[in-house]
Amino acid sequence: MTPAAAQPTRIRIAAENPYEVVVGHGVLGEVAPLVARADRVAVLHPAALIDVAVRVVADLERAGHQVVRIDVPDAESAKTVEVAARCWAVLGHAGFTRSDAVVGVGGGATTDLAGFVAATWLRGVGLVTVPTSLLAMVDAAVGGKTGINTAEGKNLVGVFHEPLGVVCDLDVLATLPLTDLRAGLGEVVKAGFIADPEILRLVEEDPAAVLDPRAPVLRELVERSVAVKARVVSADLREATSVGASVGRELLNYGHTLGHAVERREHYRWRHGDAVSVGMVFAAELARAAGILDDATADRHRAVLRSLGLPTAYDPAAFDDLLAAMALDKKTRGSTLRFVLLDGLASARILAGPDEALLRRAYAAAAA
Ligand SMILES: NC(=O)c1ccc[n+]([C@@H]2O[C@H](COP(=O)([O-])OP(=O)(O)OC[C@H]3O[C@@H](n4cnc5c(N)ncnc54)[C@H](O)[C@@H]3O)[C@@H](O)[C@H]2O)c1
Ligand SMILES: O=C(O)C(=O)C[C@@H](O)[C@H](O)[C@H](O)COP(=O)(O)O
Ligand SMILES: [Zn+2]
Repeated sequence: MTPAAAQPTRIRIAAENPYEVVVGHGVLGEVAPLVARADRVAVLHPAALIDVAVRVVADLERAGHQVVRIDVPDAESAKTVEVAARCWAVLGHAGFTRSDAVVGVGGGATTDLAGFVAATWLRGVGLVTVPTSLLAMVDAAVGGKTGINTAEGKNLVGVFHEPLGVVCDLDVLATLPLTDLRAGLGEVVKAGFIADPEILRLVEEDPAAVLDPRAPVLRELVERSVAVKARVVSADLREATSVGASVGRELLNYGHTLGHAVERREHYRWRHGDAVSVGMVFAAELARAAGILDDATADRHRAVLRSLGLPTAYDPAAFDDLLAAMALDKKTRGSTLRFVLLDGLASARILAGPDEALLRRAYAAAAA
């Protein structure tokens, strides 16, 4: 799958306006051409990514754009309506029109915020995402889901807004803390279970190698995970085709029903990828308890996630709180909880309205 190391890989997303996810080394120069028609460009980034942002800004200025750099809070504290409002004020003050553009440089929290700001300013201006964490490269910056959190839960406010392009420069992963690289692998493993078992084989073959940002295998994992996301979102951009037990884009929500509830209970201090890891083990136990998933595939979840040092269980006493939070999951319909479960490797279905007793049993098994 990976061509010569120097060549970027281009993965196409078949949106209404198709776009590419570029994966490679030293590819930040691909940002400026994507916003060629904009006069003004806002570059949103947290302080931790100032070096990358400054390089993007310099390129944009060389290309003749008027650039506004917006320093946003780090991680989940960026995903608030107050921060979005501050960004809207900057865009308004700088006179951003519909032909102007927003560039998000950072992890998934930053690209979610940048996407939300781009989607809502004047009801939609151009967006380019420059993911700098593994998680954002393989998942958050791709596919057009944008959002912010509210007191009631995770990503409860947002819109679909496709980017003009996504630029993944693998060189920037050199500064990513190990804990965040590991969290990103949570979503990589998700892509393996839901659609591409070769990902699981690569991780299991050498878990230590995939925790090294310079390892060639990491590029293959990024490309494979982006390819999974590209296939799923290209078929169901707006998460509209899960009917009955069949699964459209909701497939990408594997492990997220419980995962988001954990994040909320932890006031967003847990890393998203860590919470998804716990959520996938719960989903595997739920599928096993419901009699639809074989023991080997269920057990494989805990084994592969543990081999990466990811958490696989959460507070055994938290079930009631988590159940309450899951009521506001976006897959819930009325009072019916819906879970994406596997009935085999790379084979999923929706389980709607499981008994509370079954959920409790699965939670206890996951926590054991
Ligand atoms: N929109 C989607 O489809 C989608 C998909 C998956 C996840 N998400 C969202 O993405 C977020 C999680 O993303 P994340 O794990 O990237 O978290 P994050 O954005 O909070 O980044 C994690 C930490 O890594 C730092 N960081 C990022 N890149 C760095 C680099 N190259 N060098 C040094 N530090 C760096 C950040 O500053 C932050 O402190 C969550 O809010 C989640 O809900 C969205
Ligand atoms: O792109 C999607 O669709 C996903 O569900 C990907 C998830 O990894 C991601 O965390 C997403 O933000 C969750 O979406 P939500 O609709 O449950 O908030
Ligand atoms: Zn996720």
